[in-house]
Amino acid sequence: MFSLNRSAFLNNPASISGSFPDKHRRILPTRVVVAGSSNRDKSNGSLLMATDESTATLKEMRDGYAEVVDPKSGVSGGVQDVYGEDTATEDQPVTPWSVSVASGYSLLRDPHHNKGLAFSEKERNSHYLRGLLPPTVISQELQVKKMLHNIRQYQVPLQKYMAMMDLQERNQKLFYKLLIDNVEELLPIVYTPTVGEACQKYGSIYSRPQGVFISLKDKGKVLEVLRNWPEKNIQVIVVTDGERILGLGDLGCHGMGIPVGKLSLYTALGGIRPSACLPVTIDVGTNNEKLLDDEFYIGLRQKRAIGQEYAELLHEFMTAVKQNYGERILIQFEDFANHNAFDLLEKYGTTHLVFNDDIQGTASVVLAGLISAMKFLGGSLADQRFLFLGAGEAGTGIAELIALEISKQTNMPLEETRKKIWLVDSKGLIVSSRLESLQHFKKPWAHEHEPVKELVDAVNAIKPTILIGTSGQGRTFTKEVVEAMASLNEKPIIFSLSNPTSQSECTAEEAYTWSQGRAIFASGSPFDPFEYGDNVFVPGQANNAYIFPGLGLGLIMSGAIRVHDDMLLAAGESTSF
Ligand SMILES: O=C([O-])CC(=O)C(=O)O
Ligand SMILES: [Mg+2]
Repeated sequence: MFSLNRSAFLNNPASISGSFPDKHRRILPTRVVVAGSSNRDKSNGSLLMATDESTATLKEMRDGYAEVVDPKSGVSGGVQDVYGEDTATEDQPVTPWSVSVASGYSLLRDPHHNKGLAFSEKERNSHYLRGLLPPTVISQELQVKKMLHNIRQYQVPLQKYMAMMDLQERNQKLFYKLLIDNVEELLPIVYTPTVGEACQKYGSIYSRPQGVFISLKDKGKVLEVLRNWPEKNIQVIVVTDGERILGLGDLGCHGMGIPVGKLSLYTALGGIRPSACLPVTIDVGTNNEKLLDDEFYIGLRQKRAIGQEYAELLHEFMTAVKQNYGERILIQFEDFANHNAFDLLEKYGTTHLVFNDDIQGTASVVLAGLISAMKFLGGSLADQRFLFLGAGEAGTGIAELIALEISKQTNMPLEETRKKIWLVDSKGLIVSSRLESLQHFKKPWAHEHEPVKELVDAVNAIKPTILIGTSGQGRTFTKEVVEAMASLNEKPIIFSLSNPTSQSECTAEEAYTWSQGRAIFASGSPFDPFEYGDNVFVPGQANNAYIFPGLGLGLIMSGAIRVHDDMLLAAGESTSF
């Protein structure tokens, strides 16, 4: 049962785009019936919006046409195109906004409200479901049991992922119940590592669109695109341009799996309503030749737009988001390439409620891990020497937050605390002689030292107590590197953070074996517990999933309009144990 709210669309002139030719009228109004006083309306009472008195009451709808009931006499007869309204003519623009209440067949196909076999007898009666479901009524508990059983039958993680996505599109309540009750088992499916594989194969496994796609083709129309999304009260957007998906590189439009996965955790771990979450992928092309040649690729087939063209689309998006959802909408930047990630954060950090998950969320969770590790190690962060492999978003973001925390703990100036932290990039140790040629976000880390090319030599030269991998390059913490850490430290702290598992700098097994069980290890993607000698080591997971759902919830609940470093420090400190 549906109602057409005239004032809603009359108040929304921006979306009026012209009159609908007859052929469209036949199709579009099938979602709409003007609210009336039939029994059906009463059963759905509170959700229906009263319409203007002068609007004829319609009680039946067939193929876009509805039977007219005169509101005064109650006499029915004739049909009226519900878009026609009493004053509309062919030349008058109409906008098909509606407040709708799903029932019957369409309710079973509405993932937000569908409960499948868990619809009670009463619900089946009042929502016109009788006969559309088999007679049995089962509990949600039993539905969870069945889904879990089915998912466990699949040997291949990608099949489990597809089953989960299918469920999310079919029965959202059950999807979240299943995920929340079995988060340890299912997080590696809807999130890293499996979501990485899903993005790589997104075109082949694509069946239904998820989230909002904004491409270069939509330039000048981004606000309209956002208004096409059915939910209006959005509180959080996760947006990517797909250029650096996990450690897998440029996956273009196939990056959509990431905002979808991240937002499912906003709900499952942060408790944000699913309808308040909007996944967005901005498609400016891809430089991934394999994808450009892939017949199943779902994005624009062109090289990435850069410079002004890129900046303009992003700016239109950022402006439209605020215009449409207000000052308090939270925007999480996700998996942008370094050059854009830092620029976007700087540009919009002072005008929007934004944070970059890869720079700031990851920094916060690693801070939590390091504060916790100090309990095993003794001493404080200020006593440590840090070496990073990888000087991109995560590397420099973590480095900066550690420097801030040490500065906060010791009152040392930030310039001094930064000197405890060294970074290695693809050209070797970042040192002052390289200053001129460094990208701006690397410059604060160019300390006095002679050049060092190889990681293992940097380990031996800097003698770090903590080694952190943020390189996006798998198996770069070689046996030699881990052994060097183990020879320098009684308890070497080794975090290999790159995702998914294939890109991890070393495995848990390697870290424990090569350090003879002495490493304090954490990774970005999960590793199973590992038996070594008489001990079972349970690797820590330092993934920003431990931060962003709670941080986002805090930002939303507090009504914050900007994200500040203190918030990230507080998130890291409170996540430590
Ligand atoms: O998504 C994850 O698992 C963590 C993350 O942000 C990344 O690796 O880019
Ligand atoms: Mg990320």
